[in-house]
Amino acid sequence: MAVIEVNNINKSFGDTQAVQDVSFEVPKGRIFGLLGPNGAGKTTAIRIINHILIADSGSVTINGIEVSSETQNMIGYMPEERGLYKKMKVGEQLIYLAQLKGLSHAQAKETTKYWLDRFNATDWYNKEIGELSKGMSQKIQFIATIAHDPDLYIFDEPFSGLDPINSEMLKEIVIELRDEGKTVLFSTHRMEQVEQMCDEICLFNNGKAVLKGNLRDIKQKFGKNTVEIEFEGDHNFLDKLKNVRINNRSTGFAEIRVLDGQDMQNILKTAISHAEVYKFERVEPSLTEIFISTVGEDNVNPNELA
Ligand SMILES: Nc1ncnc2c1ncn2[C@@H]1O[C@H](COP(=O)(O)OP(=O)(O)OP(=O)(O)O)[C@@H](O)[C@H]1O
Repeated sequence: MAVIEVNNINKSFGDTQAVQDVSFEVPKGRIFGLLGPNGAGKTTAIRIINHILIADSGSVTINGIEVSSETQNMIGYMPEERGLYKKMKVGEQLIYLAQLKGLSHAQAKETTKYWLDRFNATDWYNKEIGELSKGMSQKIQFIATIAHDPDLYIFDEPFSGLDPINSEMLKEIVIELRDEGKTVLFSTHRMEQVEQMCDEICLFNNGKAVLKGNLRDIKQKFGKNTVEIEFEGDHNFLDKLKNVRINNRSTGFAEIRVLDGQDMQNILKTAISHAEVYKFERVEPSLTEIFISTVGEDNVNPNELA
């Protein structure tokens, strides 16, 4: 049985249909990524799973139980809007929140100290939350979510506001939780985080689940129709290529999706005639490419997909 089962849920706010007939399953012991641009419906779906919002129709179960205040206690949930008491001290607050989740004072203190240490934040124990930067208070919120050691975690945009070092630290901890057998669902619009972490994904666009399943299977299904090229010299040849789509493009690098009728050898010939090519490799498409192929270029604001 899947840990979370979402069956044909719908949710509207006035004329906006935020979630439309969405279904997906989150298997036990996996990291599941809810992915999609701003406004795609991820937070609405997460709030329904956490019983903060009620779906207009459809159903959601956690470990086979229809969502309710009872299932809320099974989840370590980090909402998008972070809610910590600004005047309270970090240590005091983490201990208080862990006790609310059922830990004894001694257990709460022990786990608080352990996690502050893991996040290199032991010195913050006596600081007020209001004194912390956005990224720092985000880490405290994360600790508050995981400290009572539930089996299921739901994080809404956990990486927003974190610098690369702290993102990496968080990523390692999420993977560690999965390796301990916990189930993790998180939302993001950052494709590379999903590529690096997720076992399963569900892609949202305009309130609909447009692609879902095991990430490896999805990538294999899309085939190795993509070329990664590294070169030195004039990059203008990239604009001359026909029947391709260039997704990631930076100085001396491009990811080129080969569309119907284009031959990879032609791309290589064109590249060599304009630049010094160091690497030309056929690869599986990136998630950005998969997303664009699935929803169509017209439906994507590239600035919303990192
Ligand atoms: N309480 C609300 N009242 C009215 N409209 C809402 C409400 N919550 C969400 N919406 C609308 O529903 C749609 C989906 O929003 P949602 O927050 O679920 O998207 P999201 O994928 O989480 O986006 P983001 O990545 O920006 O957080 C948007 O059009 C949003 O404006």
